[in-house]
Amino acid sequence: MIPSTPKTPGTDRIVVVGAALLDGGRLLAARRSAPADLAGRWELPGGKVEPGERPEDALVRELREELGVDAEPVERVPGQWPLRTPYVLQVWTARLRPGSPAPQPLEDHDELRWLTPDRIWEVDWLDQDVPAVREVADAIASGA
Ligand SMILES: Nc1nc2c([nH]c(=O)n2[C@H]2C[C@H](O)[C@@H](COP(=O)(O)OP(=O)(O)OP(=O)(O)O)O2)c(=O)[nH]1
Repeated sequence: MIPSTPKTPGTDRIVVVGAALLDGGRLLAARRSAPADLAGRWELPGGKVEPGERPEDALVRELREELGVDAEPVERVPGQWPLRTPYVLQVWTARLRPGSPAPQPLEDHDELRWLTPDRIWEVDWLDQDVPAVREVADAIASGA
């Protein structure tokens, strides 16, 4: 039997993957419809990585479930941002595969918007997403 690893309180974290879905230099922002404390605020679509799942696979799965698209991760945006304990946000740039349906707000969102770089700050991002979106904006500016 494998001895169980002692757990240090506060070290368990669950990764939430967020997609910086890019198309023609525009970034997709999604407005949450639930839960009440997040509803109306904008985020990067995505969700929780399941046990044993690779973050990139979680990203593709979540984008299919939430937006109905066929997407592929491109690269990790450097950094990791704390959300409500025990969640941390990791972000990948992503793109639609050829032939993918256009994104639709199927689950968790009630509006989607493609933002040109000059409009990225026109939506009310979740407070905890702002540092991540700043990194994404830098990545777009440097040619992502
Ligand atoms: N997807 C996503 N979730 C975020 C962001 N910022 C942020 O605080 N969150 C929070 C909201 C939720 O508490 C958690 C992710 O939950 P979720 O509801 O999107 O994930 P999920 O689809 O796997 O959820 P579930 O209903 O299966 O539990 O992280 C973000 O930019 N994208």
